[in-house]
Amino acid sequence: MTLKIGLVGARGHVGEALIRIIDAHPDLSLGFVSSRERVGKPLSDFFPGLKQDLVYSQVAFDEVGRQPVDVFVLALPNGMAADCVSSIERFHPDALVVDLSADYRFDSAWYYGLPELTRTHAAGARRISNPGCYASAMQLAIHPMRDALDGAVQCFGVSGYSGAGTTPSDKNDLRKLADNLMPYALVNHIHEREVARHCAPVEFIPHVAPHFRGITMTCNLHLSRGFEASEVRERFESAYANEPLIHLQSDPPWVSDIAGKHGVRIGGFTLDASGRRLVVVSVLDNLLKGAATQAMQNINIALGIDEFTGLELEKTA
Ligand SMILES: NC(=O)C1=CN([C@@H]2O[C@H](COP(=O)(O)OP(=O)(O)OC[C@H]3O[C@@H](n4cnc5c(N)ncnc54)[C@H](OP(=O)(O)O)[C@@H]3O)[C@@H](O)[C@H]2O)C=CC1
Ligand SMILES: CC(=O)N[C@@H](CCC(=O)OP(=O)(O)O)C(=O)O
Repeated sequence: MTLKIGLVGARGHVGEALIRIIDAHPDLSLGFVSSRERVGKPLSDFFPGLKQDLVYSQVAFDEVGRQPVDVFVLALPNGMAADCVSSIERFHPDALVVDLSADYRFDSAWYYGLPELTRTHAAGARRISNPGCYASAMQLAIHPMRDALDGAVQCFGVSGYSGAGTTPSDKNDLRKLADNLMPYALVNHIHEREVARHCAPVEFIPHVAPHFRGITMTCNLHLSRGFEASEVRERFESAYANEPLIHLQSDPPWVSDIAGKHGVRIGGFTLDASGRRLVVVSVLDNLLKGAATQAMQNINIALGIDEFTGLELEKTA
């Protein structure tokens, strides 16, 4: 049986990535795609070759819950999910809801879905908060060393400008970004707080670069004792041995290797002479593993189907 997904925020970068993934999924189809700007236009105007065609509708937030779908996916800018969630609670409380924004990542009534690290707590979750893109890259790079940290991890992040969404700003202005690297939110970025809540304390320093998609996250970990390189590698191998989306490598990974792909690459793994300072680099596509791929993993788990259904074509990075 095909289950229907309703997508609110379907015009955005993340919404577009989700449309492609859902269209390729054997057990799911789109029930509605909501956008103010594209209302009345067919999906095929923007995505030639999709299996399914639909016309974009404009669903008022307080009417979202009346739509006849099994799963609601919210891909709106931060701060807008609550009215949709209230409408779903009112008209369709049993539906599965996945929110891509930061709005419920600090709410313990919602399951925080970073499957490789949290899926053991996923059973029965009907309200799922999808992690932030940088926050995913940081947590996957830090998690295997989490119990051996001595203080905050310094994380230098560089994102493609699709991370800044489609609303015009300096961070997605290609004229300003050309031949440039733009530091911003130098302290207290929301993903710094998100990682502190769900994994470990970090000092996160974000930047935007002129490429479209993909994040490079260079993490500087201070450790509570001296480590050998082989011990570090064993920890990462054992944490991610059966994870089809996580690829470990010796060299620092490059963002160009994962742009447009579902997976994450983690590498570098360099210790200083004391063995108490370790640098690890992770790369992922902010629109895929940082958003849409992760949402699809979370939906599959919640629906009781194989977690990687619909993601088979590019399981490994
Ligand atoms: N970009 C990324 O790399 C990542 C983004 N996220 C999060 O995912 C969410 C979506 O991000 P992204 O796709 O980049 O954002 P975009 O700015 O590209 O898209 C925002 C979407 O929301 C709709 N929208 C905007 N304002 C309103 C409004 N007032 N009422 C109704 N709809 C509105 C837009 O469509 P329309 O204007 O046509 O209605 C559009 O579909 C955000 O919360 C973001 O933080 C999470 C991880 C990664
Ligand atoms: C380059 C850029 O601007 N990136 C965004 C992160 C995108 C993301 O994951 O955002 P949410 O936590 O809001 O879902 C930012 O720094 O706000």
